[in-house]
Amino acid sequence: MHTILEVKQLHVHFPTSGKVVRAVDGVDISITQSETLAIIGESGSGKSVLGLALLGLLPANCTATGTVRYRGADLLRLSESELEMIRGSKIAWVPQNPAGAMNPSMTIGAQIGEPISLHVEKNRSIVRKKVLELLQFIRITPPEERIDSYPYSFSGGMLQRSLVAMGIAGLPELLIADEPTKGIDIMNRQAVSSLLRIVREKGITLLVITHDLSFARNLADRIAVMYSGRIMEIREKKSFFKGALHPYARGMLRSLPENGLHPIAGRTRETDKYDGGCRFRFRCTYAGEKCRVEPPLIPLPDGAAVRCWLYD
Ligand SMILES: Nc1ncnc2c1ncn2[C@@H]1O[C@H](COP(=O)(O)OP(=O)(O)OP(=O)(O)O)[C@@H](O)[C@H]1O
Ligand code: NI
Repeated sequence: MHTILEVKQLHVHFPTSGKVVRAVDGVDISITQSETLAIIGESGSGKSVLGLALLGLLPANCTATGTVRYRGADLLRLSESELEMIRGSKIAWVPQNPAGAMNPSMTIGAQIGEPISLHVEKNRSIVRKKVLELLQFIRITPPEERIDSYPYSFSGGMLQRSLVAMGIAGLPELLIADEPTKGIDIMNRQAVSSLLRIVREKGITLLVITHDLSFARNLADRIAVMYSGRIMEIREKKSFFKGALHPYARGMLRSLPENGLHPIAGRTRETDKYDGGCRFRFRCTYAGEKCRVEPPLIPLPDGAAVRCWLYD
């Protein structure tokens, strides 16, 4: 199995008035071909910003350092036109917020067809045929009637599935989906979940950013837990759900309904107040003197790792 994308010491900071938001603050992560990696973590932990960095879509008001290596190139250092060659065709994106992500004045068919005509096939009737197949694939039927509809006539779940279709239309190697189950009902969540499972069976590598632990459990091979701009734990899915190691990750599992809905006490400190110690220690029941120094990501067997002195 080989690594298709490798992130090293990625920092993405937003200098705002009076402080610096350290959205991503030293992330190292590798994505292996054909795997499904889920990034979980609370709101504001830097998941979406990390996803955007992997697509070279970071906003202009940030400073980014480190490397994001893909096929010998560093995505942080490519020109916009070089990035456009990769985006959609090699690395595609299913954005958060389906309603806002679609163009309201373009038909669904035209929007799903765009990555195909850009990256796969120019012939218009072949593109249309491929769009019809994709609509069938995402169970928006009958495709012939739906292809020329506008987004307003679609439900949230249908829009979300259409975004997945747009993401895979250009036949990417890696698909990054940001909160693909947010704001949709359980039926649609299951539909998105089985859709992504079929996408994975096509050999597409998946990076799923999610709050939804049961969705991650359903779909992922590996779980990476982010907290305050850092990866705290990265494990095989099965061993993670059998017993998370990092106190924050354990807290996340305890806060699930099936484990009694115990919330994690306290709240995240603002990242500009970072003092060099473990970022979770203010909320951690195990915190001691040693935690004034931040632990490294400590490697464990089988490619797992945890950032906590308990496992040193
Ligand atoms: N364009 C921006 N300008 C300034 N700060 C930003 C910008 N984008 C993100 N941030 C900040 O970076 C931090 C990480 O944001 P990010 O969206 O990555 O979190 P997240 O883990 O995806 O959260 P959520 O689960 O709510 O989507 C937040 O503090 C956010 O306010
Ligand atoms: Ni996000």
